[in-house]
Amino acid sequence: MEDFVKRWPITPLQKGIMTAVLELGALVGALFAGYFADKYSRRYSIIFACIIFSIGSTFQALAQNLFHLFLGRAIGGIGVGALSMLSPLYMAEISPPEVRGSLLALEQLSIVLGVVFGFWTGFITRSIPGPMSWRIPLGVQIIPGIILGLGCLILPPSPRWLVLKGRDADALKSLARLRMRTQEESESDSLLQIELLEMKVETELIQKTFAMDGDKSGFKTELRAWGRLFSKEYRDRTLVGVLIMFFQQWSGINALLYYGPTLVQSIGLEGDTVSLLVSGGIGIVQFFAVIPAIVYIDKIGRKPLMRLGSSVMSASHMSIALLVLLFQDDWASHRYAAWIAVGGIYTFTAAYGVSFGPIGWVLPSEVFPLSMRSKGVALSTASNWANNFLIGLLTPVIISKSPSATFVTFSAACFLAYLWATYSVPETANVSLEEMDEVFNSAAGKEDSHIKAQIEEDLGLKALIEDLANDR
Ligand SMILES: O[C@H]1[C@H](O)[C@@H](O)[C@H](O)[C@@H](O)[C@H]1O
Repeated sequence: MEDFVKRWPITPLQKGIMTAVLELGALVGALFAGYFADKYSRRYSIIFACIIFSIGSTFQALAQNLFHLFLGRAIGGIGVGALSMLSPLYMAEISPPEVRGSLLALEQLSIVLGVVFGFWTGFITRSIPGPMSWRIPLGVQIIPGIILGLGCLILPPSPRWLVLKGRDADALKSLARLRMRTQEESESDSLLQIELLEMKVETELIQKTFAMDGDKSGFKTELRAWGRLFSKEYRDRTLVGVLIMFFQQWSGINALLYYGPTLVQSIGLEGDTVSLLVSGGIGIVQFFAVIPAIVYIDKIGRKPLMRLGSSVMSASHMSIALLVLLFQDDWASHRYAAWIAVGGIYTFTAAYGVSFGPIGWVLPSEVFPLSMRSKGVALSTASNWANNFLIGLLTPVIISKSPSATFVTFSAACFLAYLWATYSVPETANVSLEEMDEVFNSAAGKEDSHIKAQIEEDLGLKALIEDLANDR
């Protein structure tokens, strides 16, 4: 990296801006992608986002001046932000409810795999002489972008989006492909028919409710739809989506990832390699921690994982804060204390990696009903990027004032997360996306359940279920 530092000796402020432009770009990408996802399909929006991301990465890898780098990070950020809302949205819509949590947790697996690859690529190439030391790590990001974009061409479209567009026959085809049934089987398979009808009932219900709002297109309606996220019916779900991301970020995970080396120095460890190894290790611990989450998230549920995770996270931060407070003036004669603190960082990371890491990506995409989903996921993802941005901005300031206060702040946030997970979040494991209303006790409002029963009857869902019950 010597070449980079010599070529562009940037000030701390420029460094801050360089970090921030990606997150701000991502915030914009996350907020706007929902519109495209509803209008032009989930898959095409993913492909488009991959193209934007690749353009951004190309600018970065071939940068001839600092402006190219800033621009590349901002453009790439838009792609990253869009993808971070589009992927869980699409995945939630194609997954069967029994394994939806596990499949969505794969998002986290891929994110941390990216973190690990990113970190170690930079670590390995940093000693190559010349500009390749930084052009290579900036360039390799294009590879996963291209794989994702091309891969999307062979994936089936989201059946829920097709239902939203009134393309029921195509939705059945896509559902058949996803559930590995032939076209003939899909015509007679009652379970598949029920799944499709449930999607239709949900869409009709929402459309009936929206129809009461008057005109159907245009800027005003779009605004009104965003506003609906804060209405009585959806407020609880919006809060779940926004707060899970708030707590995910304020747990301090990115403070460790971005400022790991500085933090580790604050607990008395020295030398570039040691600190790089410690912060590089954080990615690896996250990677291994997400594996049990994938296995257990649907079996034991989201809530127990979040409660266990946040309590261990809070305790780990608190013990590091205490160690820092006790030994910060004389780490040299308390090396063991410094290593216990490093152990605390890893324990925190493991607890985060099995809970708020993956669940941050699971909850937002499953709590919203179909026609509010893209906006709900967009807002939750925007909360991720906005809080991520704040962490990047504020952590160095708090560290410079007091390293122990930094850990106390994150410990307090994790404790609040524990209370929130215990008292405010409903369990969503094994609930189909269509049954989520009942979990949130919202559209189950009397009038809505009446309309819903009527639609179920009109569309033949009731009869189909009765038939199925009689056959058994
Ligand atoms: O879930 C991810 C993951 O844990 C990453 O390591 C972190 O950088 C992201 O901000 C977060 O959203």
